[in-house]
Amino acid sequence: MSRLALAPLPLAGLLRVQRRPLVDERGFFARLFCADELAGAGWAGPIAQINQSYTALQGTVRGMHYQKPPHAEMKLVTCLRGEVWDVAVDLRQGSPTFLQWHAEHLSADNGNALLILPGFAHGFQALTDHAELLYCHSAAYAPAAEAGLNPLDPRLAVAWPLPVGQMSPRDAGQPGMTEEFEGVRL
Ligand SMILES: Cc1cn([C@H]2C[C@H](O)[C@@H](COP(=O)(O)OP(=O)(O)O[C@H]3O[C@H](C)C(=O)[C@H](O)[C@H]3O)O2)c(=O)[nH]c1=O
Repeated sequence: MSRLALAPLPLAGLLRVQRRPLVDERGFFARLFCADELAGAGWAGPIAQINQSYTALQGTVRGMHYQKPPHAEMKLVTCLRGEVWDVAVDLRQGSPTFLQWHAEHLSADNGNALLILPGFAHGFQALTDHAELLYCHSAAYAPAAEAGLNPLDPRLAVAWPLPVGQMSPRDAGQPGMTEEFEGVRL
């Protein structure tokens, strides 16, 4: 029996993954990842790394991060505590939705996760204090291949729902995209 319901989103390459927990009088048991169930959505191969991020303050923005090919990766982003506004930006060269973004409201309560295929930058804003995310990555962390866009870049025009609070110096210091930015060739 499927424990994950998959729903396509307006940007091809993004899917909403809704957990179907098994609830009983003790609480619940939920599946967070299933290679078989996600294979049909494009997840190929094993999980290479699983990461956790904890964000203390509402309004904090992390991102927009991606790894350049050949280290481009798939991510399954799950919120285990609090709520976040999770954003993916299409960076795929030649994509009809190049530089368009989509946001999903992820929370511990709504059970939704965002599946992001390679070629997207990812970021989020904490909608509550104490927001925790769990990331499943299809590729190992490759610092030399890491890249980022400024989450406030006017060319992205991401409509963050709350006033932007804390950002890392790296994220805040990302230069704006030039007209020459071509995205990633997968
Ligand atoms: C991604 C990653 C980072 N790190 C190190 C690098 C830094 O010293 C430290 C924090 O990394 P960073 O500032 O990139 O953390 P976030 O700002 O939360 O970025 C993350 O959140 C955004 C929204 C993402 O989508 C990325 O998955 C991830 O970059 O952990 C590792 O050791 N392994 C890793 O896989």
